[in-house]
Amino acid sequence: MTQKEPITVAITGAAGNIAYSLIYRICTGELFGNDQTLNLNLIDIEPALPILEGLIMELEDSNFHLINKILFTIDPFEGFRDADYAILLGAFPRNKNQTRKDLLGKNSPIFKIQGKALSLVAKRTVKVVVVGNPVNTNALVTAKYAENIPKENIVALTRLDMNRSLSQLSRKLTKNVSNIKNVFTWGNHSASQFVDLSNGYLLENSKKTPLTELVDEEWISGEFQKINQMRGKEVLLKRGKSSAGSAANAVLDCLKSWIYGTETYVSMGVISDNNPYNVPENLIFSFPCTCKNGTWKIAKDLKPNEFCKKMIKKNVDELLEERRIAFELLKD
Ligand SMILES: NC(=O)c1ccc[n+]([C@@H]2O[C@H](COP(=O)([O-])OP(=O)(O)OC[C@H]3O[C@@H](n4cnc5c(N)ncnc54)[C@H](O)[C@@H]3O)[C@@H](O)[C@H]2O)c1
Ligand SMILES: O=C(O)C[C@H](O)C(=O)O
Repeated sequence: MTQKEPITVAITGAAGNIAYSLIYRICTGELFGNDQTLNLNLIDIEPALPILEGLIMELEDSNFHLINKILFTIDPFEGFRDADYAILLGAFPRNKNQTRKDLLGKNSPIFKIQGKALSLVAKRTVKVVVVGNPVNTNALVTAKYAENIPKENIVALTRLDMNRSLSQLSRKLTKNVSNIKNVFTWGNHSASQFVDLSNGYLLENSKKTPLTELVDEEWISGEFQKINQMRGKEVLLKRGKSSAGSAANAVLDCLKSWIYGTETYVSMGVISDNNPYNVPENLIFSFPCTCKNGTWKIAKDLKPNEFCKKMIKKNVDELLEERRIAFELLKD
């Protein structure tokens, strides 16, 4: 097979938990194809350098034929140079007594610098997936400081929330997850998020059955929402560390949708400008999106019910507050 010219994939937090799962899967060609060679730019901070060096030794020992070059650095201005893709994992996770919002003080300055670095040295077409928490506001901070990069190129990972809700539905209905379509989350990657089933359906033998006919309303608005809202915390309590394999998996799902397109709605945390759901501009908000030719669009034709509108408002208020805190903290 002829190999394509290398693309540059920059990954921050490369010595961390999520990266350890994500990088291997990228190196197998799962995301960009078995003929796409890769320049991997791995970025972390000074104390993590020995771990990063160990990771690179392991990557070497895995003999991935797609790797053209690996660079490791603690300098984002070096690490993001000419990046086609940037996956921003580098941030501190919460402990079991914290909410994701409690991480703003420690994590949002990281995304200010990385936004500036992306703006200066990455390709203008770079696709950026922000993962570090609180992810919506960190993505907004990145977009604010990445002045040369279109805001549409910067997305927050809310796909894990959607994936979790699909998994719960699959178990409830005892149906394969691939038959459940058009389920997505609105708002913040936090305990306020809201899973919307009103457009969801089960696809079997070309027949679409609305999910609202298959699961009772009380479960949908009660237990189901709570499980999804608290899932990250539950994993953290059991593992003593936050989700990593499922987070890496969701990053891949998000990028596959963005690059190769979608047939149904998927959750993406995107810039709220010009949305039809009365979410104020200049927030990164999880919307139902469709993707085509490497671009995403917010689904325009949905009619959220009164409960959903109330939950959208709750998420808006929370994100306005996060934005206020972050921008105040970072002001020059
Ligand atoms: N959005 C989501 O769905 C989702 C899911 C899981 C985890 N997360 C978040 O992702 C982040 C990473 O999680 P993890 O489990 O990999 O954490 P981790 O602590 O295992 O790894 C984070 C890595 O980031 C590095 N880092 C810290 N500051 C950095 C900087 N300025 N530049 C580059 N690297 C830096 C650390 O040294 C560490 O190696 C956390 O904030 C976590 O809360 C988000
Ligand atoms: O919950 C966390 O702190 C990590 C991550 O955001 C998750 O949802 O698993």
